[in-house]
Amino acid sequence: MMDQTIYALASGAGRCGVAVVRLSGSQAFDVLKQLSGKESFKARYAHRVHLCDPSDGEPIDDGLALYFPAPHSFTGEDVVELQIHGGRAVVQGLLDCLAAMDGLRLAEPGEFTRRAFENDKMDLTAAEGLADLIHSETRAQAKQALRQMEGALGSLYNDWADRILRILAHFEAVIDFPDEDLPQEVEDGVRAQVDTLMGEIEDHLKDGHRGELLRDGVRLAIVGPPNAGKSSLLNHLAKREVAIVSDIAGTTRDIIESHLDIGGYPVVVSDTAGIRHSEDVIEIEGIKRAQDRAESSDLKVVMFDCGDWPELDDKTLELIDEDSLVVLNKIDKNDKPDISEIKGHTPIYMSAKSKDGLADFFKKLEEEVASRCMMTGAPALTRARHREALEECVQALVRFSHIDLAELAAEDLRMATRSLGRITGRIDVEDVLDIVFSDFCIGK
Ligand SMILES: Nc1nc2c(ncn2[C@@H]2O[C@H](COP(=O)(O)OP(=O)(O)OP(=O)(O)O)[C@@H](O)[C@H]2O)c(=O)[nH]1
Ligand SMILES: [K+]
Ligand SMILES: [Mg+2]
Repeated sequence: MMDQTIYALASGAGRCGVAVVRLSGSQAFDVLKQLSGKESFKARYAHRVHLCDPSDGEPIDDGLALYFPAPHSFTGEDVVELQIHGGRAVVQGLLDCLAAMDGLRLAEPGEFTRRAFENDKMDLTAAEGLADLIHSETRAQAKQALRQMEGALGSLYNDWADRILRILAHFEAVIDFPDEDLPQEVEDGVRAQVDTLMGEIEDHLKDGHRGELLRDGVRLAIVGPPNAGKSSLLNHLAKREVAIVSDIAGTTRDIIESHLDIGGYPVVVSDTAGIRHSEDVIEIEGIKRAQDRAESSDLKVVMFDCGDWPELDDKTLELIDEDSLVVLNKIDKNDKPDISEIKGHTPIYMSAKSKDGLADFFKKLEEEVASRCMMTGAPALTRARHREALEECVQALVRFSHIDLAELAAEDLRMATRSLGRITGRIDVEDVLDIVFSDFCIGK
């Protein structure tokens, strides 16, 4: 696989000003020479080229070519980048011409990055950061992904692995010289180091999933009785008429999802069916989905018509927990009731019609979203894959601290470093590679 030269359109599909086609592998430079009819190219320098199909001399385009000789390229192999005009026919013409050349083939999704990983250009966390950067939709997401791509997570995990390896070295010394007792202070020192390390990893794990929330989006559900104004609120949040609004109770039946950028943070908001007693099988199903979505969300907006006070719907009240914003809507047509708290929450008053209180609600919501996924000084865990491996690592360290026998203890330390090595791809990762690189698109 690796000795084949691959090519792909690296820029987005569809008509555009400039498109980039990239080649990587031992034949890349030869292909460039054939297409351009030029023999010499200065490395990492933009050259004006007239590209022609070498089989029949037909012109393809007038563009730019860059040559990155191995190993100083993205993949670590010889890489050629062709910048051509982004018309469909031009791009297809070049791709067809490349397809017809011997030994060349279209790259698999993520294959350029996979080669970069195989050639030690980046570790797995950096490759994942790159995938996230390409998929990022908000500023904060892009920032986190860039930080990860630049190695913030990788160096954190490598540093932990190196520290465990140093501790392991102490223990191997004991095993190799069983006659000499390890001085007590050395053993105490080692145990203290393991404790410190465990504390650091546990702090990293106990981050409230902020990195994962920022990567995947905070899930927000809007729930409440029919006609509370849930769909009206969704439309305000999305700044367009995503959901049907009407004065008929039970208008929304299915879940309506919308991907939003709230203050730079990604939020997946779900508008749901109004919760009430119903005999209609379809409405009953919708209400069940609403309740399930409320349960599985990171944050809920629990909304009532303030005119219903003090008879607020029981089933809706049941859904209020610490991750809830309690909203009393329709203050334009009702007297604002004076309520100090509802199940421990100070209610937010607003009108989805007159927009009174809407700005305050947005501000509060943004704070809640930001507090769940705000970036801190330390790089955050971004994937369940990392979390599982870190949990394994901590388990091994816990076993280590409860064992006396040096041989077994050393094995636990080895397992702890292996768990960390699986995250960065330092060791036995064949099985995770396909999963990691399946996240990519073709051309990356
Ligand atoms: N006066 C007033 N009317 C509102 C307000 N918010 C929504 N409405 C109206 O209340 C009715 C119901 O609004 P929706 O947004 O459809 O309510 P919903 O909670 O999605 O209702 P279901 O989907 O049936 O559960 C519509 O006629 C809205 O125009 C408000 O703040 N004040
Ligand atoms: K309605
Ligand atoms: Mg609705």
